[in-house]
Amino acid sequence: MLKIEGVSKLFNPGTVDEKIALLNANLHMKQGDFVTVIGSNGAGKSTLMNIISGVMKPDAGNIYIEGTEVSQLSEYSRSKWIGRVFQDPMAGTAPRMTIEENLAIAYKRGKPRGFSFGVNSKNRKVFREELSRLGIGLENRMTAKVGLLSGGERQALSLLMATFTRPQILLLDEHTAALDPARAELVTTLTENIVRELNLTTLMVTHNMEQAIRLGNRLIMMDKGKIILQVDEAQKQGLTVERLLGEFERISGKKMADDRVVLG
Ligand SMILES: Nc1ncnc2c1ncn2[C@@H]1O[C@H](COP(=O)(O)OP(=O)(O)OP(=O)(O)O)[C@@H](O)[C@H]1O
Repeated sequence: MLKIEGVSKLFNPGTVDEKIALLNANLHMKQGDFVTVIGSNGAGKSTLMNIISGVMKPDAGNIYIEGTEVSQLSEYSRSKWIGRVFQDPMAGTAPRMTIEENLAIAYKRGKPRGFSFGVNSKNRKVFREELSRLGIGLENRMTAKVGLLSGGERQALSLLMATFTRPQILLLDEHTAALDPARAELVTTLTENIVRELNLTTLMVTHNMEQAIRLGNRLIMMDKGKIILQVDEAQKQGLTVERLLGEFERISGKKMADDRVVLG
């Protein structure tokens, strides 16, 4: 489904500011795989997401989505396959527009340029049905401005918008990190439900070690641009935060330096 082969990305090559963001990264994901991504500061987690979504092009290596090599395709061209939710609840939605107007924009994503969109009685019905799947009453507030929603409600809406056009791949970039624990838990549960219902191939960056172990069927650990450990479904059973941090130390020869790490 998603194949990353020998992908590298260097910033400011040949200068004193040279940074290896990704070094020969390899990752194969099957349809429906849910991989959590952990790692130290500057390990390359966001770069990996950016390279998959097309925000950045790799310097070397290939990315295949369902057999199509996409590494040189634009972010726009890949958007039919990929939905993404960011850490900042402000990032995925337009605050001055209403919930239904935001959904109308999401609805257009991946459709040909010039495809007409807007809010009409037909798509309003679809929007209401989709919103009610979240189970938090947003279907009764469709004309409310998104800027008035809580952070958790906005992230729930971002999640719905990211998956509205049924992408194959969902990228979650610390999407619960800015929320208080109760709202983070709500968005986590919604995420698990949507991923399962739509059988999405999902990559989730998190600084929460307990969450990284609990969610998904696989886990990868990154350091200095490399994927240093891949934990499969069987190995993930019975894994503990202590063992995970121990593995990091054993492989990288240092303690995990992550100023945002949450142990559980
Ligand atoms: N646009 C950029 N220009 C120069 N260097 C960059 C750029 N983006 C990332 N880097 C560098 O590439 C490396 C990987 O960064 P990246 O943001 O992918 O790490 P990360 O694992 O997401 O880190 P964190 O958990 O701290 O957010 C870091 O050394 C970072 O400073």
